[in-house]
Amino acid sequence: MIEDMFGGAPEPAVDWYPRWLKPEDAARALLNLVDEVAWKQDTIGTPGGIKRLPRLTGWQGDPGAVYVYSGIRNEPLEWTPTVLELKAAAEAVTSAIFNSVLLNRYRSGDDSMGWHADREPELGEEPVIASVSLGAARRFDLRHNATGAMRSFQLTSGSLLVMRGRTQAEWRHRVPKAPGLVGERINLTFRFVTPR
Ligand SMILES: O=C(O)CCC(=O)C(=O)O
Ligand SMILES: [Fe+2]
Repeated sequence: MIEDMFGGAPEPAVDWYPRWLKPEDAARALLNLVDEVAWKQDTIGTPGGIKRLPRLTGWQGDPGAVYVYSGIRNEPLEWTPTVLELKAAAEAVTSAIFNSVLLNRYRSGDDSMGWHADREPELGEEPVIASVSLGAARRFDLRHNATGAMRSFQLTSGSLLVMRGRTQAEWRHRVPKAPGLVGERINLTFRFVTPR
């Protein structure tokens, strides 16, 4: 196998903080976000017609932090209080600065996100993306493009997964469906996008 010539299996450049928030703080943040975020049902054009995304989304950020995601032009809404608190905490631990966040609300195990990398040009070459999880735990898979190697994390409530370096360039990630799961989950991915 190719990676053996370079000394072992590939590993994604991630930092993993499974107990980043106290459980009660994570539970409170989830309830606040359900109310304070302007959740939208986005659609995406596919060869088979227009489809609803299997999750609700929200987008907040500084003015000018416009972001095109899966062909959707996202104008950021104003930051809301709970999101700003989490942003400050994520900036403190990563030593990065974020000017926007994509929020994903998985209403149950039927909601999901397919394989993708966050590689839009406005994110730059080696983006730092801080992913905060609240509520029902969901599996997060990373798959190495060149070798197919898989790494999985159980994204529990209050956890923080920081993706950095070549993670977006060399890996894809997804949140697969979780059959039978009734609990709701909210995920926030803090990013820095080049303002325009
Ligand atoms: O919900 C998650 O954990 C992943 C979210 C994600 O990949 C994204 O927002 O780009
Ligand atoms: Fe992503």
